[in-house]
Amino acid sequence: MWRVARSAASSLRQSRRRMSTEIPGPCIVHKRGADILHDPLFNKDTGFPLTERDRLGLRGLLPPRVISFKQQYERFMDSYRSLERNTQGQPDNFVSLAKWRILNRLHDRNETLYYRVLIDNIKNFAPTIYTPTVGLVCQNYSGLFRRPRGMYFSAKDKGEMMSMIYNWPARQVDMIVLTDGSRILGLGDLGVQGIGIPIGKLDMYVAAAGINPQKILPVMLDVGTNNEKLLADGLYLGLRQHRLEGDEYLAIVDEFMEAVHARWPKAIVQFEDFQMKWAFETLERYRKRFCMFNDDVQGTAGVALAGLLGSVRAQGRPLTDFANQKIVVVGAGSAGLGVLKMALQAVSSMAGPDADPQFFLLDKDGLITKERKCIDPAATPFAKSQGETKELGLCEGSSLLEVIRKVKPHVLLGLSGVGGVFSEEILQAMKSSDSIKPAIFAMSNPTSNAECTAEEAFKHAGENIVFASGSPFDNVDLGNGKTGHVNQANNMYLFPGIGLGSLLCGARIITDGMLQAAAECLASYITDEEIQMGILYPSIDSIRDITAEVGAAVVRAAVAERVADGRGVVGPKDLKYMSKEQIITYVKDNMWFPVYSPLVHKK
Ligand SMILES: NC(=O)C1=CN([C@@H]2O[C@H](COP(=O)(O)OP(=O)(O)OC[C@H]3O[C@@H](n4cnc5c(N)ncnc54)[C@H](O)[C@@H]3O)[C@@H](O)[C@H]2O)C=CC1
Ligand SMILES: CC(=O)C(=O)O
Ligand SMILES: [Mg+2]
Repeated sequence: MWRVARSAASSLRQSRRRMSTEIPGPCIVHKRGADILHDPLFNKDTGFPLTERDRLGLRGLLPPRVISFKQQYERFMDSYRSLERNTQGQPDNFVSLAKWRILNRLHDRNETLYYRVLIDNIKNFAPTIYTPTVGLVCQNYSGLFRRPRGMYFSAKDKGEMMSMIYNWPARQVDMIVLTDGSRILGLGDLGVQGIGIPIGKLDMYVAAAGINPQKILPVMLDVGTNNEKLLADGLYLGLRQHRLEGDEYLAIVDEFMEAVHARWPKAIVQFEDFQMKWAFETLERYRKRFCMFNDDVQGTAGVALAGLLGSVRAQGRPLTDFANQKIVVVGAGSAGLGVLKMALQAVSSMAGPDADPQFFLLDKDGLITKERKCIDPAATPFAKSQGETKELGLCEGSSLLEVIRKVKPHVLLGLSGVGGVFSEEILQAMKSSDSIKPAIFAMSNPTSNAECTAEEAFKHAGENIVFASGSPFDNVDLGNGKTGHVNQANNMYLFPGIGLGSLLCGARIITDGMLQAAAECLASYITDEEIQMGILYPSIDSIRDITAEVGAAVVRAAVAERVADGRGVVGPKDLKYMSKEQIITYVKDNMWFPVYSPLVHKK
């Protein structure tokens, strides 16, 4: 035991020693001259020092003056601010796309500078590179397309993927976000245009989790689209055929997963924005074989659970009271069912086998009961029995308004993908909730698909609520110096830590225990004073710190469940004997940070 503890501590000391010199470690490049200037991973624009220009054959390819990183940074921020000024008064979508374009141009040219401005201004830039603007970008992808990013595997590539995967130029890939474009945010089937989502999610991985951008890979699995408007669009860039179904579809996903695993056996694959039937099926199919998770089912569940636990605290109740909360979930899709499944696990662990969770699930046809014909198997555990509904004066298909009036829930949580479903009448009905502080979660994205706006929630449900939305809204001025705090209940608080923790402990699979540890870590982040102010989640400004802690919690859970193989010099036994603080340090020391590293050319 002693030997192992010492070796872990010594590898930590070594990484700290590296950090303390403040000279960034070298970065090996396999190219020279103009090829470097055209590679955003290595390009420093006018920032290449003269000695490096000599070493890499860059002399004469740049204007002679060397501009520092700080000057480049300030110049970009000045341009951004002047764009903000110049677009004042223009339509929202125009401004959003203009902001996305200026950031995207930097992303395409100089990733080091791009990620530095992103990290430093994450609260300001997240709404552009992530929800809501990423949705608009996906909708307009064909028109915005200038150059590819990531990889595209299509139904036409069947039988070729094992070799195609070697077309990706990076030697190592750690983190993959994969979509088939079938349910992009609440915008439906966007086919190949959905690639914007893996790109945005991986931007968050770099910014929040410090995954090296050289080791990320956004992937689009293009199996066709059922979006007739796109199929009829001459400029649509994806396969112009309807989606593959059944075994044909699964054969494509299987082949992709095998190909990834063959080239990068330790890469983690995050499934993102798959329509419900495939979200659940692929999760069950792969979760015991590969290190993968479904963010919409599992990441969302953890973030929602952390918020739900916070809303119990906001009522001044002990956490164990979660078992008695009446929760109405609107939307029985991959996200809504994922939330209820995790909430059920939490209630069972608090109240034991006699737990009697009071969850009510609705979809587009109203309250789901056991009388429902063709009920999805994943929804069955949450369908109400005839006895339960009768007692409350409800029935199969009861409307949301009826359910709220009869149940008087503590929490109303929307994952329906439909904007405005929490109407004025429904929000007003929440005023007679049995909770002294009702919670309203309008979690659907992007902003136009939120079940209600923040302002509507505070206006119609009263000032005494706690409120969270999936996309950002400004805090609401309630008058008399009072503010209605708006939380962002978005899986961005967890997926970077789940991926990072799994990577750094060399997890073979991602277990429920690891996901629960991530959720508990997030839930414990908020102080009682913050909870009293209606704050359920920390500020996105601290997302890197949160992610380090979530990552460490995931590592510890993986070690406890013996699914961690270790990584590099840090073996599973090293991880086992590290203290909680040592694991947090280990995680932080392994987070990439954007600085200009000296480039060293190797053939
Ligand atoms: N805040 C966050 O972190 C996350 C938010 N989401 C959002 O959740 C939404 C849903 O995602 P999924 O569950 O994957 O979609 P899904 O398509 O699998 O499920 C949507 C569900 O909503 C129901 N629904 C549709 N119209 C309704 C209505 N008028 N009233 C009640 N229910 C209605 C449908 O019947 C279906 O059960 C999307 O907008 C997505 O952006 C998803 C994941 C994470
Ligand atoms: C946030 C997210 O993953 C979604 O809306 O699908
Ligand atoms: Mg998603």
